[in-house]
Amino acid sequence: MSKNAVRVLVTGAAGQIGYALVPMVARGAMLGPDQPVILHILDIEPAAEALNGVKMELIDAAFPLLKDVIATTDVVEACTGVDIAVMVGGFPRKEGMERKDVMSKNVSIHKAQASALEKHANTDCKVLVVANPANTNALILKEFAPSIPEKNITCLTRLDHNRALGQISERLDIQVSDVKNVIIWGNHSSTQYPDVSHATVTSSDGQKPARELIADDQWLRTEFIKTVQQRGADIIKARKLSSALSAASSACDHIRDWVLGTPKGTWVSMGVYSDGSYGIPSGLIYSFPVTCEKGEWSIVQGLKIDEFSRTKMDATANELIEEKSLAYSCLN
Ligand SMILES: NC(=O)c1ccc[n+]([C@@H]2O[C@H](COP(=O)([O-])OP(=O)(O)OC[C@H]3O[C@@H](n4cnc5c(N)ncnc54)[C@H](O)[C@@H]3O)[C@@H](O)[C@H]2O)c1
Ligand SMILES: O=C(O)C[C@H](O)C(=O)O
Repeated sequence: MSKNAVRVLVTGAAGQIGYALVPMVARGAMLGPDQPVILHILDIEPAAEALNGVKMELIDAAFPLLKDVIATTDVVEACTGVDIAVMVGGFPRKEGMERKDVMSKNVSIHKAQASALEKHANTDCKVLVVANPANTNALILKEFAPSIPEKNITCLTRLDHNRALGQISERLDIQVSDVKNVIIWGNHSSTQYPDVSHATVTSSDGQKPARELIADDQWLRTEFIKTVQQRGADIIKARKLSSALSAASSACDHIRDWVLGTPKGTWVSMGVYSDGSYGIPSGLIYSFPVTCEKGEWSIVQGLKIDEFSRTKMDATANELIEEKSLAYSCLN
């Protein structure tokens, strides 16, 4: 017997990421090849015609798993009955801007959409915030939707995690699928800390620490970190648009692992509400290493943190504290 369809909301669906993301969801890249889906796609009135064009293309692609498409500019209709909400709607930064420069427009959107989700989404709806500044938008969404369990509100740092895997595989000239357990700590911003201290590489002689194989701590502590931190800006410079296919693909990875579980022995990075683990203040949405099972994430505990890592983890936490107060000042 076929499964019941899962309702997936994508906000900002007429935009760059939305256009890349919705066919991935409809093909099963997010929830699996045997999971039917109903897409709820939301955008604002000026983009209504383009949104309808996206709906037309979804119909034309005849995806077997896609059971219906609800395309709307009404946030209540968009949120009604959804099981998964991917919040992409907002404004991207342009060349030369930091992600927090789009704060005032984007936090207001998340405040407004929080109540619609709280009132109309399914009670166990899982929320992934993609729009920037992603951690702080997710925090605002959480604070203005107090009845949504805090465990259900997350933000995307999987793109940074995947970027870190990609950089290591390029450096060692190996398959990216042979690298695992990098960590992105903190903010999806230029203060994030991509950490390879616990990453491993699978080879014909078993698993080895990535750090040992790279054998260049200087590179790992400087160029590697900077490349991952600045990758979003470098893509904007090259494309004159922010990353879209990699962001969409990483959003699918994030939800897939959250819902279906992380492979044994593997963790991923997710922006989640801090419970004070690793001395990170609670009250922030901070990226941690997590494993997922039965639809729940848990922060990986007990990793050894050296002094270099500690300083970097605290610096990105401090930026999130500043962003939080900036966000509230924008909402007043
Ligand atoms: N977290 C990440 O890893 C990551 C990666 C890439 C991009 N981003 C962010 O994702 C966001 C979207 O990027 P994009 O390239 O798709 O931008 P885009 O401008 O192409 O698309 C954004 C869409 O959101 C719509 N929108 C604006 N306000 C809305 C609202 N109130 N409700 C619903 N829709 C609304 C716009 O009309 C537009 O169609 C940006 O904030 C970008 O910075 C985050
Ligand atoms: O960097 C940006 O502004 C877009 C996105 O957050 C990214 O990391 O590619």
